[in-house]
Amino acid sequence: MNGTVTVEGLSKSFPGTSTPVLDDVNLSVEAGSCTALLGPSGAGKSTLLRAVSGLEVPDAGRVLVGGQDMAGVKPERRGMAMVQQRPLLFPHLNVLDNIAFAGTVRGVPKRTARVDAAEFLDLVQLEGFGRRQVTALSGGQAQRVAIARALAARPSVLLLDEPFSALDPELRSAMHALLAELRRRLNPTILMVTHDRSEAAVVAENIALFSGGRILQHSSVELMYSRPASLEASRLMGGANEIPGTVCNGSHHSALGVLPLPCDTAWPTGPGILLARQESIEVSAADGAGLQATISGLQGMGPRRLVTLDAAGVVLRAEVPWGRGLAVGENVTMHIPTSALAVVDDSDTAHLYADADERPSLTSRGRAALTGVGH
Ligand SMILES: Nc1ncnc2c1ncn2[C@@H]1O[C@H](COP(=O)(O)OP(=O)(O)OP(=O)(O)O)[C@@H](O)[C@H]1O
Repeated sequence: MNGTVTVEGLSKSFPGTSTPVLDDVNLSVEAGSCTALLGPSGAGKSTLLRAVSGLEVPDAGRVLVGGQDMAGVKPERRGMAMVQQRPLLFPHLNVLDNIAFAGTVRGVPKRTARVDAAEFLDLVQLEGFGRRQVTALSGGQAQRVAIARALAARPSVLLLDEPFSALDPELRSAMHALLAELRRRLNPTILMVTHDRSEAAVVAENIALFSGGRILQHSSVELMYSRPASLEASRLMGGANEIPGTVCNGSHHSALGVLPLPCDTAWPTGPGILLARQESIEVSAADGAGLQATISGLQGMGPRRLVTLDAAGVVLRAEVPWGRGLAVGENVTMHIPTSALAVVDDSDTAHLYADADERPSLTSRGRAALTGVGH
């Protein structure tokens, strides 16, 4: 079966939930692609995955695989396999028979299913583990067995529900590499639920960003970071800099000054919030050229530091590598590459600010500049 997955107008409510868990969700993913379903807890990601798999019946809408409507098609007949956060292996079967189960359940003779299972065991780099009891596996090994069992069912669509979230960082990296290898060899369509933006960026080429039962944005990982469609999408992707102002002739005008915007987009004229990815902002010794700022805060973040800067009353954050010593109170020069900039509409953001005056990126000096009111 062709593994294109299309979700049309999917809605789902549960008894006792005041708002729909899925609210008219539309999504289309190409065969062989990997899409991360990303978003906060309770946004409806797992419910969508379960509805696609057939484990949950939607109230409205439909799921198509390879153009075929899956309504009424049992989960085991959809050409899909699912791996959950916990491996859910059969405790009474050894590793090999757990994997062979995918074949025997389809009527493949046990002997043939075991030969096949051994190949999948090799594929997930667990050769020699076939006779082991599943209760004697580490978390990472058990999850690899669960993936092998899912793949042994020859699914055209692989559904992964936070499959690596219980693993330590090294093991997670190893599993990401394994998934990339499995994709090269078997090329299933993958939908993977994750909370983790970094994991989504490593594993998937596309992200469907969820909030409140809806998809806010579905685009490539790169566009999700560089061109969020809304302030909410920017925040969910970890964007830390929001500067109110106005767009005019392809530039953004604010307390920071006039900053040219990427010229590959026709930015609409009018009020707009400038977004500047914190990872792209460079901070160097004050040299009089470029944007001048004063460091107002420093915070360690493992291999990088989060620098809080005050530039003409605008609070900005930059993530910079360790290197030259930086100190609170120091005057520095900031460089914001044009490619790190984007603008989102100002009009749909009221609900995101508790108070219209509480723009997080403005100091009282910046607010005064914006509103023309002295403080
Ligand atoms: N069977 C159910 N009965 C009632 N409510 C449910 C049921 N399944 C899910 N929900 C509710 O639906 C909402 C969405 O749940 P879902 O598991 O899809 O979210 P999620 O985005 O995957 O969250 P998480 O990342 O925490 O797993 C939650 O509020 C959850 O409590």
